[in-house]
Amino acid sequence: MRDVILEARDLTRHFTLGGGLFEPKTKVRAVDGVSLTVNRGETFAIVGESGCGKSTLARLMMRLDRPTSGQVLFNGQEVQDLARRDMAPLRRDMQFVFQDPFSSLNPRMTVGKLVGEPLEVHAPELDADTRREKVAALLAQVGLLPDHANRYPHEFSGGQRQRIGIARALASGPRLLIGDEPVSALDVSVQAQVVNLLNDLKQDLDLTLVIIAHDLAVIRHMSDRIAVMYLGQVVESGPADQVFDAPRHPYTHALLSAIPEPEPGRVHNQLTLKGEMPSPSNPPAGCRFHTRCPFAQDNCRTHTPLLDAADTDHQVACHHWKTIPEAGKPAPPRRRSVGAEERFALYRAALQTTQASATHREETS
Ligand SMILES: Nc1ncnc2c1ncn2[C@@H]1O[C@H](COP(=O)(O)OP(=O)(O)OP(=O)(O)O)[C@@H](O)[C@H]1O
Repeated sequence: MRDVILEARDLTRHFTLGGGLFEPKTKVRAVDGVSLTVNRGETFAIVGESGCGKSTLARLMMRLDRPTSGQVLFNGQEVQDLARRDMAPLRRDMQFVFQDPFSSLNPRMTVGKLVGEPLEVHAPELDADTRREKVAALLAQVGLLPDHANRYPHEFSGGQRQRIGIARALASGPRLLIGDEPVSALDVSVQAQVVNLLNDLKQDLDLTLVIIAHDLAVIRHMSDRIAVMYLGQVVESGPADQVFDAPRHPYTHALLSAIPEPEPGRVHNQLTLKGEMPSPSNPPAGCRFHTRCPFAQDNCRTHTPLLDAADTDHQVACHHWKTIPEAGKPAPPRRRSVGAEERFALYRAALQTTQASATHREETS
């Protein structure tokens, strides 16, 4: 039986914009009926293009925002209705790692103060010496030196700042870390180091990780299970191996085929999506993906596909995933099983290729 640590049940968050004198009200359906479960001890990745609702979902799960409807359960307990005084254990057990280590750290505080601050809140009984020792231990855990406690954030590189942010998140002794694009603001080689640090911390501290990323290359070598989001909804979810090796939703195919192949000489079929993601304030009827789907048929324009309930492990919300013609279906990139030493090299190679092709696109556009 699964040991579920975090669960979202039919979660929605709609933002209302406008409504002024000459401005009609619009409803942005940022998160629209998302259900998912995160098992204790796993790395669960939420992926999708910018604007699909990943950050809103993360904020709802952290109880940093309230849902329009639906529930979030942490260790089986509903978090929305917690009174302020009952929030302390939740704040201790669930911590956030921010995308941007440059703006998430107060520049006027030393690293020692930044990492020690959560200890003051969550372990006020500690005396100053014990707190200092704990800060030094936390810094060591993320690969920093005890001396770093006396310096200020601006004296560090981006990767080191993200390590400080992670040490700060670990200070309260959390069981679950939610990282919202935790490496996307970092240089390519540094990204791999921080990904590896998160993997190691997960093992050493028995953590559960929820990683939010727009880039599948980032989570390819670290996630146990994946949910793919499109326009506020989960369109596919399942064990990472199954989603990577046998994707079912055409959108997942497209995301996967955009990952550069790190093995020299290997190419895979591309599924390039037409157009942009529609606005979440006016999502298409039927399947929300039909306007960009090369395999869309008539019923896709009128009937909303539900996540396939028959297969609870690997679910897909697509009317036609079983019958998409093989000839038209892009072959998913083959994922080799890699050892720990190889993981870093392959990951770095994939990201460098991504960066090189992005630079090439910029130069040629
Ligand atoms: N406070 C808000 N008020 C109005 N609209 C919002 C608000 N927060 C998010 N949105 C809208 O909700 C949609 C989902 O945004 P969200 O930031 O959750 O997406 P995302 O997938 O995390 O994107 P990104 O990777 O760019 O952060 C977007 O259209 C966004 O503009």
